[in-house]
This record gives sequence, structure tokens and C-alpha cells, in this order.
Amino acid sequence: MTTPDRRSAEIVAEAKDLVVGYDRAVVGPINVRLGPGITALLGRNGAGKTTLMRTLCGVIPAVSGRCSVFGRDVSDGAAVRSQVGYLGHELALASALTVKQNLAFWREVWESIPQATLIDHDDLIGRFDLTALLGQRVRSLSRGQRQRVEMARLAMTDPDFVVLDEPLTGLDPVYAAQTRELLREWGETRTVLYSTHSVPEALELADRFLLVQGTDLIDLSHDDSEVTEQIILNHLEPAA
Ligand SMILES: Nc1ncnc2c1ncn2[C@@H]1O[C@H](COP(=O)(O)OP(=O)(O)OP(=O)(O)O)[C@@H](O)[C@H]1O
Repeated sequence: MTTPDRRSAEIVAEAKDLVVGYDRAVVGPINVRLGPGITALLGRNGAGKTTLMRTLCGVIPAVSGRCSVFGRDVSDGAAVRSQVGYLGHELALASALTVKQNLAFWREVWESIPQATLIDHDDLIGRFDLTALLGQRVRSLSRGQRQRVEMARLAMTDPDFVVLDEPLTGLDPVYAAQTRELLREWGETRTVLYSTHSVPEALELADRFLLVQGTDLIDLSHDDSEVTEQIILNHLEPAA
């Protein structure tokens, strides 16, 4: 389902002439504007989804061009970063510390940024059902449990731009359903960009579909015509 009105209402994140990559360019130059709602990012293995998302969040620098959140460059510092919540494949938590210690560490980091708005500790623990995990070391957690703590960490600053790299992969059915619900809730008021390899799931959740194809980023929702599984599959190129 596309909701162009909601999308055009507000630009939260924007990429201008953005090229992303490492020692070589992987995707770009691209221009894209993202607003409230859920955008699914699709593409074959190795297409560059993770690289693009990490760049949009300021985790790695752009090769060239610019990415901004509310008009401010993501590399501008911690204040703008507090408005961005990123869930990646790499752990942002210290594995030797307990869940409680990790959350306390991140709270201290964000408390030092005057512009950051912090969600109450107890609300966060309740919301992500972490009470039973607080005393456990992160390294002893299962993948799904660890992701729950990661989600609590990224939600701590109540970010407007939420970027999630394959957040529904490898979760048990109950937690996957809860995560889908959380994405839907965030998508009501926030700008959510998430990557997935599940086309049916993307069609169920997302308002907008971006697809990395070669060095391009294709917006499959550029008009009001319905995006279907076949259209998405037609756009997916052979793996690199
Ligand atoms: N740290 C890195 N240094 C150099 N090249 C990298 C690095 N990480 C990824 N790449 C390369 O960048 C390209 C894009 O990788 P990326 O992880 O962004 O793809 P992806 O679309 O997220 O893939 P997948 O669906 O398999 O997770 C690949 O060719 C990959 O080998």
C-alpha cells in the first residue's frame, strides 16, 4: 500500500548525490528523501543495503555526497545521531557487560548530549520485556534476546529516523510478530527504513519500496500503481 500524502508531508532524512562504499563505490550517486512511514529496502545479497543504511546513519562516511536528518548532516555530531536509531549486524553492546550495565552506559552517553530526549528507564525495560535479562551478560544471550536489548538501546533516544538491517531475520514467531508490531507503531509517526529479503513481509509492512539494483536505488513506489511481488522480483538482478 502506498501513502504518498504522508510521505511528502515531511522530509526526515535525505541523501543528495550520495555515493556509498568502501575503497570502491558500491551504490550511487543516488538522491532520495524519506519521511514518516515504513520503507522497505530490498536487493540481492551483496547489493549494498547494509552499506547504504550504515552511511545514512553516519556509522560509516559517504564516499561523496551528503546525507542529512532534519536538514543536518549525519556526520554533524551526537545531537543529530540521537535522532537516528540504527540496528545493524554488528553489536553495539559490550558483550562482557550485563544488559543493565550496557543500558546504563548508553544512558550516560546520551545524558551528556543536552539535545537528546531520553525515554524513562523503567518504560524501556517494560516495553522490551527486559526485566529477566538485566543481570545477564550480553554474551550469554540468544540472538533474539540480544536483538531485544539492541532495540531498547536504539529506542532510548526516541529517534525520529529508525534504520533496521534485517530486523526480522532469525527471530522466533512470537518475537517476530512483536517486532512487526513495533515497526508498524514506529511507522505511524516515525521514518522507518528497514532491509529484508522477504518480499511478502515487505509487502505486508511497508508503504514504500526501494530496491538496490547495480549502483542505482530504484523507487518502486514512485507512482500510485500497486507494487506486487512480481514487480519486485522483476527488478532483482542476478547476484553480483
Ligand atoms: N567493510 C567492508 N569493506 C569493504 N567492502 C565491503 C565491506 N562490507 C561490505 N563490503 C562489500 O560491499 C558490497 C555491499 O555489501 P553489503 O553488506 O552492503 O550488501 P547487502 O546488500 O547488505 O548484502 P546482504 O543482503 O548479503 O546482507 C559487497 O560487495 C561487499 O563485499
